[in-house]
Amino acid sequence: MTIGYLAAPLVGVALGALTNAALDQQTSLAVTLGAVIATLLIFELMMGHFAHLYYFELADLQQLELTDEVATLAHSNPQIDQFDRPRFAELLTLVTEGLQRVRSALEATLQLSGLLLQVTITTVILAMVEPWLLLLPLAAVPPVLVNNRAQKLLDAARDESAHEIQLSTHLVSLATTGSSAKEVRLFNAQAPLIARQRAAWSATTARLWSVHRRSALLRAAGQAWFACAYGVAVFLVVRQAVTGSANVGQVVLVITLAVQVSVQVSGALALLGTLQGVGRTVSHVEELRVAVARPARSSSADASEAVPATGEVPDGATPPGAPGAPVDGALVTASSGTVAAPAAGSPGAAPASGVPVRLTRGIRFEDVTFTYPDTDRVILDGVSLDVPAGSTLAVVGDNGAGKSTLVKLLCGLYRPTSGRILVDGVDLRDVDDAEWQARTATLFQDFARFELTIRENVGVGRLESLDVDEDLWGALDRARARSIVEKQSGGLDQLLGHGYGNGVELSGGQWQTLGLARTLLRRDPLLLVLDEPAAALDAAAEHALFERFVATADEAGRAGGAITCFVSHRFSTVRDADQIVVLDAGKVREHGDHATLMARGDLYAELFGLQAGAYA
Ligand SMILES: Nc1ncnc2c1ncn2[C@@H]1O[C@H](COP(=O)(O)OP(=O)(O)OP(=O)(O)O)[C@@H](O)[C@H]1O
Repeated sequence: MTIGYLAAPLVGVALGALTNAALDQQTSLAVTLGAVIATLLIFELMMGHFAHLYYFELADLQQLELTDEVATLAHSNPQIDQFDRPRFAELLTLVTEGLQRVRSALEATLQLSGLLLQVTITTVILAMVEPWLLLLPLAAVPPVLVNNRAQKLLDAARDESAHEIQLSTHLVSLATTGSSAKEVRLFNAQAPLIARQRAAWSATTARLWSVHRRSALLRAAGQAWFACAYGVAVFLVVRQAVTGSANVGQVVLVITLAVQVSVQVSGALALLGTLQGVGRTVSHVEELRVAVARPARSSSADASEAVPATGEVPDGATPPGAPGAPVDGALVTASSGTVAAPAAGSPGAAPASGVPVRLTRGIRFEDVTFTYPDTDRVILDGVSLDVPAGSTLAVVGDNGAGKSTLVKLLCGLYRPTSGRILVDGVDLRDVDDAEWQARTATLFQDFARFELTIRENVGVGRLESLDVDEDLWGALDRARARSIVEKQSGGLDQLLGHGYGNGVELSGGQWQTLGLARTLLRRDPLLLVLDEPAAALDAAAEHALFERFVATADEAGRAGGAITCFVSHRFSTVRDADQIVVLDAGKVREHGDHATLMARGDLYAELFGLQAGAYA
């Protein structure tokens, strides 16, 4: 690069000397200088090409690094509340959009350094002809300032457009992806979708166009100023030539080099603009870093303090020996061989992470209230519950009653706004989130469809088992998903989904069954959650799925005192649960087992009667 950049000003010097040699009729010198100029120009071009190889390599490394960082930042917190904050989503859009620009950061930095070197050499050569020409690069200061201003205008406009860019991207994905194709086609929604996308995009481009125009005017004014300074420089040297103190070669030299300074300055300005754009993206990444940075856990409660040494059983906890109570020290290895309580000094003793080896008392909600970030609607309102170790909990209630929210809090994906959730007497806030989440096995209503291989789809449940076929088949058997896999020509390595490549598409229920296998791959869970499986299943399939889940949950309950939580609209599914909680607008309306709730004759009994009637 350095050779390439030095070649340009040397060409100016050689041209000046060539002119003088030609005028003095020194043919052989002129020919030699011509050859030197040709060599220098070849060098300049060649070196640029070689430099590109390295720019490409560096840009790749740079982009990989940043993409990794953004993906890591998006999931750096155990909680997921940042995804509910509009600014976070906006930042992710801006950063993703800016990643392509960051590719050019190193190239721009190196090129800018090369140009600065070139400007310095050129200025020194010019000053040797006319000392006043030392000031020529200074004339570039106003264009740099104006350029800076123009770039700021552009950046602000891009930031303001983030919302429309998000909308537009969402609409493009609605109009072009298979998952929404059915409804788009049947509701004949393609034209309105495209019109909406066009409107969102036009709003962005209209704003950006007017700002681009203003910044182009500013940049042109800066360049015009520099052109004037360049005119003055040429005038100074021509005047010297007229008065006889400069020769023709020097005039040629100055004109060549002054043109180069002009090109160098405009090149440097463009590179500065690029770097400012990159800087903007980097500052967005920095904002993301700050957004996800959390204060360290407030206190690391000594969990052993919270567990009564006397073996006293707190309210609501299942006494030892009661149905569902853990078998002390038991290491239950079921035929499937996957559920086993890890060995520990004393059963249930919590290590430093605050997560007990096995649950002995259970989970307790103490006056839990919850409001989603940046909203003011109370979703859970003063929920108090005792869920003994080894028991099953069913949560029922109307749409929007807060059932899934309660489950998300239980998994540590959100923190209660007030109140506490205690796991064996330890506040979930004081428990190591990652450790707790590693001991939860969940199948959510909106489970993920990983368009990867079946192996990866299931293996995500326990990464250590990703390459252990025996473990994967075990989980698939427990989820009764073996036949889904055996039908595929690629077996465990069959690619799923139509997102890319030549994957096969599954039915909603089949995707869910694989999701269940993923859940059942987990070992030693303390909390098993099945959230609203009915979405993709008929009543019989839901019941079967419930039974498969219960079988694993029973093993986990016996082995580690695990708690199983079901969320369902189907009352027939939940009637066998040890405890049923009826949520009504975020409050616990009633709770107890099926018989108790039926005897009360309140909402549960009414809804159960309605559903039973409908099925009859
Ligand atoms: N990420 C979120 N940000 C803001 N509000 C949310 C969020 N998720 C859910 N809500 C709101 O919280 C309320 C309760 O939602 P939740 O999903 O817990 O209900 P649910 O009882 O599981 O309903 P359903 O039976 O329909 O699944 C809803 O009114 C919903 O609008």
